[in-house]
Amino acid sequence: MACPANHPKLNKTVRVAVTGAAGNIGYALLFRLASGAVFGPNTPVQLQLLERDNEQSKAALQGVCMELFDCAFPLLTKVVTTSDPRVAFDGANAAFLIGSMPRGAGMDRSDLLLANGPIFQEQGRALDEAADRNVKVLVVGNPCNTNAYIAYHHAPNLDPKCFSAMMRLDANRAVAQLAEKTQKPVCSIQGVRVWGNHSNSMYPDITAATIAGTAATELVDEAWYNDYFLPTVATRGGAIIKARGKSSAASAASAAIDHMRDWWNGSDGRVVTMAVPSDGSYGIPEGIVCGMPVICTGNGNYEIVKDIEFTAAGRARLDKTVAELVKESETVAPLIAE
Ligand SMILES: NC(=O)c1ccc[n+]([C@@H]2O[C@H](COP(=O)([O-])OP(=O)(O)OC[C@H]3O[C@@H](n4cnc5c(N)ncnc54)[C@H](O)[C@@H]3O)[C@@H](O)[C@H]2O)c1
Ligand SMILES: O=C(O)C[C@H](O)C(=O)O
Repeated sequence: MACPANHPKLNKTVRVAVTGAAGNIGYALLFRLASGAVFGPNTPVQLQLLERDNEQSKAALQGVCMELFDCAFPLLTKVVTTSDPRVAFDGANAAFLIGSMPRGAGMDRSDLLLANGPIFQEQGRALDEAADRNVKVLVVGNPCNTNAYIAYHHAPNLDPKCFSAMMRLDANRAVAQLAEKTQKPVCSIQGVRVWGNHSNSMYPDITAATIAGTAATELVDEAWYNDYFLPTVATRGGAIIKARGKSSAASAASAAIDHMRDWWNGSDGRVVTMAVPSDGSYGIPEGIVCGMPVICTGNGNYEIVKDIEFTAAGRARLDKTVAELVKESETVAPLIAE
């Protein structure tokens, strides 16, 4: 890679905040951010890393920083470490909100609502105060949809469209299952969308998906879709926790890279899944942070794909997962009101 200092067409440095930077996902994410995987080979990156204010977390973060330093990344201009969200989000152009408690075996993600919710209250306020006005905030910490909902409610001076939650991992899991089943390359699969909540109720929808130009519904049968694909994608997070003893980290970081890269740069007309504040489309209550098909149009903008027709079964699945999101929003109402 050419030395950025000598690069004639270098873009402005992007300030990237990452919370929970010393955690498992943070460890799989930071090195890819610093190598240019999201913002490109011509964009220097300043990392602003937030960790908890205790000796163990600070020491772990220091170790991660030593490794970042040892990589001698040409694009990495500076690394800031802090336990103060306002410092972490100062002038941030992009923010990955990861720091929070993961679930363990036998738990649902919603069991984390009240434990993790206050983190996103505080961080929403800090983003409101300190971040760039066009910041792109990706909430990864679970339950991510409702945590994003909490965060943007505490950032009244930022557009709610600055906030999204991560369902790209679910979409990637769906694509991987289809590729395996049909023995076609991942890159030949388009139009998979995952609706609703990043929970077991999500609706991975292949009705508009194509595989090498053929409708996916012609290549896989309904029984496989209903009895294998749907439950496998929806419960994959739990299966990984059972196998690894810890929640997904490398695949989560990879999905976070995919999500932010497309949001920042545009998705070249491709439909991608992001959980975003609903604009009321499809009867999804306005403001709920819901997994939806979007097209990222560049410069950090996106448009929700409109005029999709649902099968009766698809509509029922969407209604179920949206009802769960509405219930979560009611559970966190006190955190919104504070
Ligand atoms: N949306 C998704 O698809 C998806 C996928 C995987 C994991 N997750 C979620 O991501 C979160 C992080 O997972 P992980 O495996 O990295 O967990 P981890 O326990 O390995 O790391 C979390 C890190 O966050 C830090 N932290 C906790 N509270 C913090 C706070 N208030 N401020 C700053 N840092 C804080 C911890 O010290 C720790 O280093 C979990 O909630 C997990 O459920 C989401
Ligand atoms: O399942 C979890 O709790 C972690 C993450 O949300 C995942 O889907 O892997």
